[in-house]
Amino acid sequence: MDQDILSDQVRINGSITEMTLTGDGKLRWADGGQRSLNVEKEVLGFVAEGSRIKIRTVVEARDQICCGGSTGGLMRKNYVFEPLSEDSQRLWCEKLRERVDSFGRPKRLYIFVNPYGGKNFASKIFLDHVKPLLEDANVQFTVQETKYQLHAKEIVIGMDLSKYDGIVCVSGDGILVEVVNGLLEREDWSSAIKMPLGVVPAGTGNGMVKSLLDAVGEPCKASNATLAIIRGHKRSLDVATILQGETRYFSVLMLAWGLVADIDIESEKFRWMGSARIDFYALLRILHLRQYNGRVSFVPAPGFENCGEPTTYSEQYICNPSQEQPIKVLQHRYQGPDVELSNLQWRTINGPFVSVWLHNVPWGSEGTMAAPDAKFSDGYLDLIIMRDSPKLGLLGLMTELSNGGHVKSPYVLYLKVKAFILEPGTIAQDPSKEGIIDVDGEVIARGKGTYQADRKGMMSYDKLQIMVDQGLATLFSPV
Ligand SMILES: Nc1ncnc2c1ncn2[C@@H]1O[C@H](COP(=O)(O)OP(=O)(O)OP(=O)(O)O)[C@@H](O)[C@H]1O
Repeated sequence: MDQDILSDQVRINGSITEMTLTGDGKLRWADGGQRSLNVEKEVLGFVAEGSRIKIRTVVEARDQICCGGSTGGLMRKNYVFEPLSEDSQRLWCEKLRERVDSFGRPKRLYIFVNPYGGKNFASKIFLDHVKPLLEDANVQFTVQETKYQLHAKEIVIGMDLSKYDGIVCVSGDGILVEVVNGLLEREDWSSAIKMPLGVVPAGTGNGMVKSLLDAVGEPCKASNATLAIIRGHKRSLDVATILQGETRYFSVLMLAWGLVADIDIESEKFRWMGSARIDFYALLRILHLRQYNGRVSFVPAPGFENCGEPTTYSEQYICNPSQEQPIKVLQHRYQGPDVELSNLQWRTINGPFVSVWLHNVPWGSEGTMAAPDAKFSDGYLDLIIMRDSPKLGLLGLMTELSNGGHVKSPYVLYLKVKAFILEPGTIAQDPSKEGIIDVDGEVIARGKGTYQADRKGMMSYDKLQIMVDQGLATLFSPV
């Protein structure tokens, strides 16, 4: 067993008792019974107040009587002890500081709060759940409310990253995606994208933070997400580059075309219904099911080589390189993974399709486990394809989305891909109309006759290519 780091007599509640900081990171003492704190897991910070030391912790609410603020299932709680001399107090502070510093926790954070994310509660979530924990942990922070769409991206492109140990988004997934795109548009993108990113759920779609917390059995709550950031563990995250001609967009969550995109985006018409709009519109869309003409091509991950029909990259590629426009804009920014796509083994599936869905992490939103086998940094995207299904079966599948059971349906093809090409076409039942391509909750392309077709997307409703860069970004993670 590790040797104790410090053991000394201290005063607690008027009684003298022995307190020990053990080599395996526990703070132990007797106070009407043996007490123990796991420094890494439970201690946020500490402060010397007069001759005392106050330890600020967060503990499971069930076994504590409140003497700090409650943060849902977790509770802030202070423990106070008094070393018996100034030397002893100095030594306790020094050893506790060394211990806490050894965890590599962030000390300075830049925090985006989107006041209009989700149900407009982000500012309150920040004040009630995030700020108190950061203060307990002695983390310095700069808060910036986002004032308009792409504000976060704009700030990230110009900010001095050396001043911060992480960027936090108190928002939905939308701000996180803006931050990733901002980092990758910087000239110093290769170091910038290493900046650890955190998300505190405060939007409509909180798929990334749900995926992080669910992976360790924790609830998708602001306090759990904030703690994960404070504790400073990190994990890497695959980033997908979506490419059409000269236009690039970087995605960390998902791409949807067909049924899922239509439900997500077109249901906006029924916003007045609140959260029921999704179920209502899903039902409507299934009753009047659309199939889309088109073709998908992909490079399958090992184990999925038999899906689709073999094809060559040259048959699928977006532009004939000789006709391609020279790339003149943003040459200095990240261009996507450096892979020779023509050397890979491509496969193709022809439509019509009900739905095509690519997912980087398991959860698309707090209630949708789109891709149960998706991994944060396996270097692959999970592809979920539905070509046809009886309507009754589809209704059943919709209810299975909450537990990922839909991927077991015989009507669903579920595989992992390294690269992907989408050739979106018209609606089979009405060839005068096309569809919507939704990336990370943002419409990147709208075809003819779609909802709000007059709004210009960043890409046209045409062939696009997606490649994955393994573990390019870094997230604060609970483990
Ligand atoms: N002040 C603002 N006014 C309008 N839009 C904003 C503002 N700040 C940020 N946005 C935009 O809001 C969008 C949604 O952001 P966010 O990530 O918080 O939530 P979401 O769950 O993705 O979406 P939702 O708005 O449906 O909750 C982003 O695309 C962002 O650009």
